[in-house]
Amino acid sequence: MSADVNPFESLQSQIDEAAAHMDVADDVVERLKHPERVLETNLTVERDDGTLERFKAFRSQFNGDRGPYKGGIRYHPHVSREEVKALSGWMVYKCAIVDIPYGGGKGGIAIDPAEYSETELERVTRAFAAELRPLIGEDRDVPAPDVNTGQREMNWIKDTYETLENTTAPGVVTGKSLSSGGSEGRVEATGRSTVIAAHEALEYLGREIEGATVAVQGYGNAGSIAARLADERGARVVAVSDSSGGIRSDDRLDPRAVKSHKEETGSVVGYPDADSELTNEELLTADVDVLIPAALENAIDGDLAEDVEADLIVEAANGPLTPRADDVLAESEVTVVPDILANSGGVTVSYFEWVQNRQRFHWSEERVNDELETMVVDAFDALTDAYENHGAEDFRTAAYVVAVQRVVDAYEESGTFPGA
Ligand SMILES: NC(=O)C1=CN([C@@H]2O[C@H](COP(=O)(O)OP(=O)(O)OC[C@H]3O[C@@H](n4cnc5c(N)ncnc54)[C@H](O)[C@@H]3O)[C@@H](O)[C@H]2O)C=CC1
Ligand SMILES: O=C(O)CCC(=O)C(=O)O
Repeated sequence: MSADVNPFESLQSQIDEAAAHMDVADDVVERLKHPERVLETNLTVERDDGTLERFKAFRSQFNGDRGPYKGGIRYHPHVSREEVKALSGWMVYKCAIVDIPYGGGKGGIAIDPAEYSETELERVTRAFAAELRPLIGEDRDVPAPDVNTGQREMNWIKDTYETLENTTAPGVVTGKSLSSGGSEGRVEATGRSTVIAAHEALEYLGREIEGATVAVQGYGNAGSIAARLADERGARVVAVSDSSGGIRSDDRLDPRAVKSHKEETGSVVGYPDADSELTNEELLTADVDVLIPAALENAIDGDLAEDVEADLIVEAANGPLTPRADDVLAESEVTVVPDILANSGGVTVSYFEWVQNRQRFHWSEERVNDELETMVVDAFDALTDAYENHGAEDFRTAAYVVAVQRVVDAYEESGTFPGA
């Protein structure tokens, strides 16, 4: 794990790599590498004991050429301006590769939620929602869950916004609980697209998901569900980890039982049916067919990449590989399905949620999952088409060639506003 690689610079170099294979003017590319605006704010919130505490919070609106800014809100002690800028940029290209009508945004609060009570977290969330209120809206900027946030936080944001605006606007935020206007399938969507992407990539490589061995780093929303759905498609999940460490089985871990163990104890570590424990580094270099990083950025840097044994990496997390890791893995012929495609299920089902909210209509889980599968498979086909026909040297560059072109088209077709 490399803490000194700036994820925003990684994003910029990914855009440059793609642009090198495209016919786009340098000044247009430059515009695609910087956020349109970033809110940086201090939330002062009362603790349960009556004292006040200050939290730094951010929302980056990276690019709105294709529609409202869209992207999650993260609660983590390491949230920073640079991280939020990178994450918001990745959202732009993620929405473009799956061709949903959104731009990209991302937000976060520098907080370790494990240190606060539920009532404190509600006050922090509502304080942030009040700061965000002038910037967000169903057609302006639509937040969603990310690391350490979920339905509960989204419900609070929706309620704060609707109360302050004196309206009903369920589509102001996605990832809500079902009774607050959420969609079937949203909780599973990120893990689901990860497994669809793994399936497609293995097939492209002439292999099958059935019987493939899988290691998953990070056992939260994205990782635990990817593990379960991979298992349901016949893969063998043999190693998983979280921030406390990892576990391995010589045969097969039962992803549902591991999840129950984590819910009961707080970690996957100590799961009774594991054969051994392993460190996160050992997990990332395990000899498996498929590696799914599903934790945070920069999990695999250039040095660690030298030791990766997997044949295929499917990025459930955003930005888990540094640019140097990408180069090393390309040299070793490890195939990487990039985050902007692999984890696009989350925002795609967020889009379905938003559509349902706007129509005041509810889709079945079957419909959500079918439409998601179609969109991820179509995006994968667009990626492989660019890979085969644009000289892109890896899947990430191919995905960016498709996505950047779609953003450029929207920008150029909109013409120039007088005075701009
Ligand atoms: N939740 C969503 O809908 C989406 C999430 N993502 C991305 O997926 C990744 C994970 O997000 P979620 O699953 O939502 O978060 P989460 O908060 O539900 O889970 C994160 C997991 O990562 C583990 N973790 C943290 N640091 C770790 C480390 N150094 N080594 C191993 N494990 C570590 C945590 O223990 C936890 O199990 C993030 O990169 C996020 O941006 C991407 C698209 C959508
Ligand atoms: O569901 C969404 O709008 C965005 C989820 C997200 O933050 C992501 O894809 O990284």
